[in-house]
Amino acid sequence: MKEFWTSLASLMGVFAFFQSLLHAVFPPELRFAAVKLFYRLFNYFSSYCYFDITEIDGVNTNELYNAVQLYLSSSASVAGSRLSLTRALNSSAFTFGLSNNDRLVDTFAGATAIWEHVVTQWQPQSFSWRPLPQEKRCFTLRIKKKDKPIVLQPYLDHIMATANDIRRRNQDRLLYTNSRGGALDVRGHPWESVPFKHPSTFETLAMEPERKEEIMTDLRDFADGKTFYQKTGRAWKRGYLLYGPPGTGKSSMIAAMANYLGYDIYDLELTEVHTNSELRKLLMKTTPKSIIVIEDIDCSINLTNRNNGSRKKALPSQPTFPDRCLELGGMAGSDESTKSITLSGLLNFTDGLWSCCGSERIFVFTTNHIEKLDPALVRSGRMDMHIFMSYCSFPALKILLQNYLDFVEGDGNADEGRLLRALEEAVGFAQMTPADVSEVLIKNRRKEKGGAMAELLEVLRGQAEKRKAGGGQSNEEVEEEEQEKRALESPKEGSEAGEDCNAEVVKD
Ligand SMILES: Nc1ncnc2c1ncn2[C@@H]1O[C@H](COP(=O)(O)OP(=O)(O)OP(=O)(O)O)[C@@H](O)[C@H]1O
Ligand SMILES: [Mg+2]
Repeated sequence: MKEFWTSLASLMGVFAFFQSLLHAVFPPELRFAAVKLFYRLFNYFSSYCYFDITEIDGVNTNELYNAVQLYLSSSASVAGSRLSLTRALNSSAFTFGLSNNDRLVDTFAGATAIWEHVVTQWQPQSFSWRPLPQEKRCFTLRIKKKDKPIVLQPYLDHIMATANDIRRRNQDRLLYTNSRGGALDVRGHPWESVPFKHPSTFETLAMEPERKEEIMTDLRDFADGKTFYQKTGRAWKRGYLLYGPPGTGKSSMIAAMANYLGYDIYDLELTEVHTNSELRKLLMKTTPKSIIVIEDIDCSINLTNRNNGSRKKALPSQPTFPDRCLELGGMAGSDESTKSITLSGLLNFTDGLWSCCGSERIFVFTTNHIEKLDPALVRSGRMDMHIFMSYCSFPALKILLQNYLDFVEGDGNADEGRLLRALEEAVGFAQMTPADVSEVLIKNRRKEKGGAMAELLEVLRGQAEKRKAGGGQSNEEVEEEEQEKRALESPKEGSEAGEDCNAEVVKD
């Protein structure tokens, strides 16, 4: 054994001697040319081709590197190797990866791919504001030359798709907000994100089971519809308009949609966006598999009025085709539209060419007053599905009873059965929102089921009586209450939002 180490040491010594001799005798240009020639000869005779996937591409992070790292972590053969363990920010799972300078064999479509993770020390040559890593990492992929034309592209696509899938499974949902308007942060992102932990699901959502099923099927069809959208030449996106009185579950429905599909949410605060180009920038920085939400669209901004100015300027002698004109107004880039956000800007955002950058995106608008929206925004085809969220119905009530009291129809005693029938009669007349019903149930959740149901029955009957006597809240009262609520939620914008809410929709 000792002899082996002695001969190895002397061999390395000889190698080092020849290397330094080479360095001393030959100029660097010649050495470089010799190495290049050697590689050419090697490549010519080798039956393999090699691809380096570096961690940093120039000064940007190479997406493919991260994807390969994730992909290899899911590979079955990784189990035998030495593994590195990571847990990403906001992630609830651990991922395994190849350790430095380790290798792994993968197979795809009958071809063998050999991956090596190469890490070398590195001093960045160029100046960068961002601190750059001191190590240069890269994955080297080795595949047979004959496999390259058929296998390489599909293999890389497969890696990207698998990595995205793993990322979504591991990562908790993210909720993005544009609280800085369209301004970019140091990394060039206009969105800020926090982990999205809303517990609302379609199981807990109180609404008629058939309608729920219809929406879930629609969402599933959309998510699985890549080939359909490609075949039909449509942009892979879908729009939902949720409307109904406050407290009927519009926001809860959005959370349920995100949790059902595993999508992130971009909560677009329109009042923070100042120009159409800012809006476009925001859209460009959203990721696929996400839901872009504009809540209370009628109150966010007075789109119709703003747009009218630009429309007149851009198209003075056009015939009146309202929708078309609105879009052209924005596209023409008139003074008004470049300075402020317009309805045309918003329509281009959801519907125009820009809406297709990226794919698999859902747009959701919510409003309490569908009648106040500009017809261009609600015309058929613009928003694919209009969903009315109504007052608490009996099927919805049963879901709330199950959520809050663990009461299941048919499982209770005779008294509870009678109470349920009485609740069925009262709930239709009472016109209470699921939010109000939930409040009553939360207050009484410590009581035994029968007691809590009796309390709810009393409240429902009281509300029904009020309505019968004409003492129920009129629409104006509901609206007043709603405006007060909004003013409390955002004192600074309260008055402005209120004005917009009351503004008459200006039509041609
Ligand atoms: N359909 C529903 N199913 C289950 N819970 C609901 C439903 N509607 C309302 N709630 C309860 O009431 C609360 C308020 O509901 P949510 O914020 O979803 O209403 P909204 O329609 O978005 O109201 P707003 O128009 O004021 O924004 C939720 O936290 C939820 O607990
Ligand atoms: Mg809401």
